[in-house]
Amino acid sequence: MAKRRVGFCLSDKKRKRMNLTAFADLCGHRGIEVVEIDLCRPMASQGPFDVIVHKLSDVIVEAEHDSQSQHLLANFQEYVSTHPDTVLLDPLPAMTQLLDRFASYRIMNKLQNSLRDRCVCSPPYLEINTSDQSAIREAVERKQLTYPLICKTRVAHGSRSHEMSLIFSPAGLSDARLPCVLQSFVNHGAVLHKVFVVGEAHFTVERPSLKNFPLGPCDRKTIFFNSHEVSKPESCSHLTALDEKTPRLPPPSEDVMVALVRELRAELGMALFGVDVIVNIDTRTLTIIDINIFPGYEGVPQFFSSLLSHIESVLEHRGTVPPPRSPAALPHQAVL
Ligand SMILES: Nc1ncnc2c1ncn2[C@@H]1O[C@H](COP(=O)(O)OP(=O)(O)OP(=O)(O)O)[C@@H](O)[C@H]1O
Ligand SMILES: O=P(O)(O)O[C@H]1[C@H](O)[C@H](O)[C@H](OP(=O)(O)O)[C@@H](OP(=O)(O)O)[C@@H]1O
Ligand SMILES: [Mg+2]
Repeated sequence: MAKRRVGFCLSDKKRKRMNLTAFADLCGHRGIEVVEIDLCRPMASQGPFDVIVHKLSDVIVEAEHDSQSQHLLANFQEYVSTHPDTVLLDPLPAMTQLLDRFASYRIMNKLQNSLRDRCVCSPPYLEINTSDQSAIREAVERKQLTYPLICKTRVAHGSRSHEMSLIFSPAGLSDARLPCVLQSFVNHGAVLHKVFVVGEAHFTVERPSLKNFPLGPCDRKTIFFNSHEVSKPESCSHLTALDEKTPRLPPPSEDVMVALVRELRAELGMALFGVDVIVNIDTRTLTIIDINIFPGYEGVPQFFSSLLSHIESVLEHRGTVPPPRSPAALPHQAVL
């Protein structure tokens, strides 16, 4: 059998962190050649590719305002459109939508309807495009968001996207930088459950997380933080410290996680994604707070073998599996 060729298109940071060289060695033993794609050169001369694994978030976000990134993205899109037999992991439209928290939060909101009987929810949230403080306050009331609120940038990728804030009162709403989402903060005992999905497999890893805060508005200054100070394996800050009295909650039930991942796979039409889940300490409801494209899979030793299995499955079933659904039109969320 001719060698199957799998192209990878990753940022330098991600390629190094993933140790693509080691993955290429593993694939080599299974007759699969891993090729690092150089977007600065015509892709056609680097192909052909049976599968392309990519995370073009940097390029997509920068293409909004940078001509060089627009050229790189056009090079990629040109190849993809003229090589329909090449399987993308994952489809570009599906990944692009998750770079916008307005889109990903509509998906989380929609998901809770299909998983309502599973006690899965996502916190009430608002898309904020206006600096009109009275309109924002009114919308917080109308959509029944509860303080503290967590404020996250609309753009869900890149260093700026992890700059967040905790807002404790209506007076703090003026600290929200537009465009952003405001999401009700849910007390969850400073434990985050990161679910990493690779094709039909998923793995759950526990991570540090924001500590509990008194619910309801209070006269406290807005707290600004970076999510990577809070929920990386080594994160340890005054924001994640748990007091000893806080009882440790049981982990989410596996069959609920299986149902959640199944729904998300169908909704996203993706194979490589992460979903961040917390358990509400009061209601014990499993609460979805974030979806990530092609995350780091840190703490998942099975990542390489699962990725290789998925690629082999894709190669075996190529042409037989219906193309993934393109992002469905989502109910429009009240945008301020
Ligand atoms: N609604 C919420 N209620 C309670 N804690 C939250 C909520 N949303 C986020 N957090 C806390 O903030 C952290 C970062 O939130 P989120 O995952 O949305 O940010 P991110 O920058 O997209 O993270 P990632 O590293 O996954 O890309 C979470 O890990 C969790 O500790
Ligand atoms: O700890 P994880 O795997 O969640 O860290 C991810 C993080 O969730 C985001 O997905 C990052 O992507 P960006 O938001 O695009 O920065 C990942 O960075 P990457 O360079 O690995 O893609 C983190 O690994
Ligand atoms: Mg997250």
